[in-house]
Amino acid sequence: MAILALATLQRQVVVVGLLLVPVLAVVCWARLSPISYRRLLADPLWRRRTGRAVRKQWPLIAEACGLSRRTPRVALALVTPPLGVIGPSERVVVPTLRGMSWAGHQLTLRPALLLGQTIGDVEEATERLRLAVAAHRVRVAPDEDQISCRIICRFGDVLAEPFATPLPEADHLPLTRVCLGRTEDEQPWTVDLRVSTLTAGASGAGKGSVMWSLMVELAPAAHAGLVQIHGIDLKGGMELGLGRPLFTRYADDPGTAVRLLEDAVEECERRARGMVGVAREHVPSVEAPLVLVLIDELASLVAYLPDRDLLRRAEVALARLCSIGRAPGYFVFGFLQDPRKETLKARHLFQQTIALRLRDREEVAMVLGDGAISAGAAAHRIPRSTPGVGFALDDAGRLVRVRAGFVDDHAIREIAHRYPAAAQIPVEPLEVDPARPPRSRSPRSRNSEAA
Ligand SMILES: Nc1ncnc2c1ncn2[C@@H]1O[C@H](COP(=O)(O)OP(=O)(O)OP(=O)(O)O)[C@@H](O)[C@H]1O
Repeated sequence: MAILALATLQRQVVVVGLLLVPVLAVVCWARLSPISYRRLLADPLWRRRTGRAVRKQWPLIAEACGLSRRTPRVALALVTPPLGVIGPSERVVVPTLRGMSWAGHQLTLRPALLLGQTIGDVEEATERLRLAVAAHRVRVAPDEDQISCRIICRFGDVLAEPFATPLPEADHLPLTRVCLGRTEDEQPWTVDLRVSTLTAGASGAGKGSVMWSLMVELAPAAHAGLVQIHGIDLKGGMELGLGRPLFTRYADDPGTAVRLLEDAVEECERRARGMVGVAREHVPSVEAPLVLVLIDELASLVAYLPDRDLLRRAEVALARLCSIGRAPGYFVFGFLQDPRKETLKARHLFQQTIALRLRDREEVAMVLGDGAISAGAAAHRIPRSTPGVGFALDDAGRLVRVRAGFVDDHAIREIAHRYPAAAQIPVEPLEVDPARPPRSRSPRSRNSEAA
């Protein structure tokens, strides 16, 4: 009897042991190597479960999100399978799911649009779809043919954690594109250097990280003399002052800033004249470097200056530089908090724009264009807790969610020490007649401009 009980106990121990070993192995794996555990086991299982649920629930999701239609039975031959019978003469039809694929934490759905349905209809349902599938973000991307679209659902936020911009080696000399951080697709975020670029973001949105990531990337080329960075900081140099040696020319008061801009226009025009009949596109060299005019808080220069003459001259020079600078290799990189037209009349002259956290939908449309929010670029919903996150619109009209790398004060000092600009050219301040008081903008003229 006792032997029998012992044998039973032994068998039970073996069974429990056999069950426990894999569980313990998985727990140990998850603890000892969480990255491989997630990549090889947890994430594939989660993708499988989520994908199945979305596929199974798709008809209900599409219906609840407003993508269905009630159709007379007679039209059924034209449309996709019915969701249910409403009455003797009507049925609900939804777009069929033609395909579904995963890339990391991104699920792409390919719906077959119903007859008469547009890509815009699907875009309008973006926010409802996001909540229905519990995704962090959903965007609708038209296919190349512009007659079908993909619904791209992203689960989790790969840009939630901040990261530092790496300091470059001396032989890192980018002259066409610069890397400012990472994209949502976990790719390097690069922007075109040869396009005037506007970055807008509310206070604390992280404009500094876009600006300094750009400076860090360009520092070796500025040191080698292939690029000149002309800096304007009318906050008294509070932002750019820390990296002063990186700038070939620098201004932190209105008179000097306007002179710097006008000098740049003059040089740009001279270079353009020299190129006539020789070349259509400028190739940067030490003799004729690419010139980047970097302006922090652009509004201080073109909207808030109390001296009306200076303000008008700044506006004219900025517009001129943005419009003629491309071929001769002169570009403006401007940063500002308030993107309204009253603040920046030349807004449309910036072909590449970046929207960090903004205050409302109107501001998003001003920076990224009217269709940006329905395409998923809700910059006004970026939380305060993720400075440096934003949406970038390149000159080809592509919108991408990005995060700029962070550059701390120590890194700025280090880069300024390692790669000072090849030359430092002082700017002659404008001669302001002390007898003439600055002409302030009258309330009347302000009103007429705003109108
Ligand atoms: N990419 C980033 N990653 C992590 N933290 C960041 C990033 N960018 C900025 N921060 C932090 O967010 C805060 C605000 O950033 P920043 O000063 O660049 O904002 P801003 O848009 O320039 O604001 P303002 O217009 O008021 O100067 C800073 O304390 C900075 O440490």
